[in-house]
Amino acid sequence: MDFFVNLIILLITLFVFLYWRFKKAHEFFDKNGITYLKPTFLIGNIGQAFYTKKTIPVLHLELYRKLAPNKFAGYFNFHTPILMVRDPELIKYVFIKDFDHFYDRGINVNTDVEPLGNHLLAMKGEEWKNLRVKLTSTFTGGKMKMMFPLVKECGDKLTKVLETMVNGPVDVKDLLARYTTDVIGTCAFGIETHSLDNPDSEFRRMGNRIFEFRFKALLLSTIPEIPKQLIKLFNLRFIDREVEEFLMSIVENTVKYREDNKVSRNDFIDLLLSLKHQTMGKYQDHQEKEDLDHFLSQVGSNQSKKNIGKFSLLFHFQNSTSNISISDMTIDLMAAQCFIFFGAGFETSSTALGFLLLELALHQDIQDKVREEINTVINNNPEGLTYEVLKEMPYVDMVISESLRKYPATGFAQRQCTIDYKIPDTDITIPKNMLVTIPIFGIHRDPQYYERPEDFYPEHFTKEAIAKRPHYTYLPFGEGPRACIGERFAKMQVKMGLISMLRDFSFDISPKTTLPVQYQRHFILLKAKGGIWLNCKKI
Ligand code: HEM
Repeated sequence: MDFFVNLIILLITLFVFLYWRFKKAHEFFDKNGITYLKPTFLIGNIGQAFYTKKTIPVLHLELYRKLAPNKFAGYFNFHTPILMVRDPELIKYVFIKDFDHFYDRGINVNTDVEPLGNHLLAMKGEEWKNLRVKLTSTFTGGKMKMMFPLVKECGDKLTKVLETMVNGPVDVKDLLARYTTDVIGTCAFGIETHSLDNPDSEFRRMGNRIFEFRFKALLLSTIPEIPKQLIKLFNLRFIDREVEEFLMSIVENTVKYREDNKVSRNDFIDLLLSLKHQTMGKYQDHQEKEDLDHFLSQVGSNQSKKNIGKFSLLFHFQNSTSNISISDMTIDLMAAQCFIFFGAGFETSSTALGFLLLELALHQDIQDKVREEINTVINNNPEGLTYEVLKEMPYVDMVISESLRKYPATGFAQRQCTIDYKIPDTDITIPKNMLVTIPIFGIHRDPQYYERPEDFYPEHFTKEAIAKRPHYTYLPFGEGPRACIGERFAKMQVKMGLISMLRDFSFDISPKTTLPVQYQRHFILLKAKGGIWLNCKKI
């Protein structure tokens, strides 16, 4: 009886609290004259993703359109107010110029409950900054080149598996997810996952579970104020326990095997092991400088180059000495990074590749042109397909960029403001801890920036078209110091997958594919509902 009375009191308290938060958030937007979308009580504007036919990236696309033409505007994720920044100039402030107030993402994971949650994507503040500098060194061009043979091996296997599927309809999204699972498995965990050989492999099952809708994860992301004690008591977690146990034991066993047998494979786990042996705090100056130089060059590689001098955060890195205070690279910390490389790496890359093949099947002329470039470049190189050769395919780069534009897997990027922040050129100050989103999908489909936003049009990425577009309007990997760390790796595996599929095979649309594309609901990323079915023929 007592239990039920307590439960009712708890529910009433929660309801009153949420109502109060909700009212307060409304008042904030009203008081500051910020345009915002009227939310539905409790579920706000995004909560609908869980019971309507829309997925989260698509809802962000719609929000972007509804909130036009404001440079920034408000909406609600359940009761939490969020500021969407729509204007490319302001986006530069969030991603780059005022990065030292926007370096967190606002993801709350209790790492006592789920140690795998202690990964780069969710980490905060100093801990993130220090680990990011160190991990950046695992994604340099040199390290990618070392991993290239492992990726190529998976590409060869993909070609072999396709041989067995010719003349029938193939769900290329599923096949490519099996390929990227094998790639990440071999590069991040140092093991063969056999996903290409076996569609029901353990790794595929675990991979699918990472992105499944989970009520506990929803609760955690909705109510960041849940006390740690309650999180522990109800075992609220983002990551499924079975996935956690599976990945944890794989990393533990691999590390033990490598250490006992002095085996090395030039993969992520080797690189993490070398950090473990150095221990972060005792990092050598020259090594630190090398990592930092790479980090700076990566940050400065795109649009942000000319802003480098303005980041105080980067000055902080530049001025930092070998006394960086960070915990050692423990097994838990290594496993958490492997988990995020796996989770962030396989689904996003197979999404880009799957949608690209769909578009190539719909546009046979583009497919032929891509194949011709691949064959010419490889045949003209006496060593065949090498890491360097991948960089000599400008048209392949254009079609990949166009696929990432039209179908950006994540749909939006998120930051949390770490101070009371005055929005440049306004009198409006947003409060500390406010969440800010950058609507990647919306910007990518905006006719202001792209001549033919709804078409697959690789000419969006000619040198002239890129030069004409404002900066911060092409953001599939985010931007600035907290952009995707795996961009280089992703592009390598996507290119390898494309080459392995197109050299000996041609693709056209199977009637099993739903057109126009419908997106799968109850899924965090963009995914074609029912798969992407193409007819595959041997050339
Ligand atoms: C086509 C494939 C990929 C896409 C579209 C993609 C996209 C993104 C985006 C949009 C972000 C957030 C950026 C921001 O907030 O500014 C991100 C972060 C991240 N991605 Fe990727 N990603 C891809 C592949 C990969 C791969 C292959 C890996 C690892 C092997 C990876 C690891 C990460 C990590 C660790 C972060 C968090 C970085 C940090 O907070 O410092 N991603 N990715």
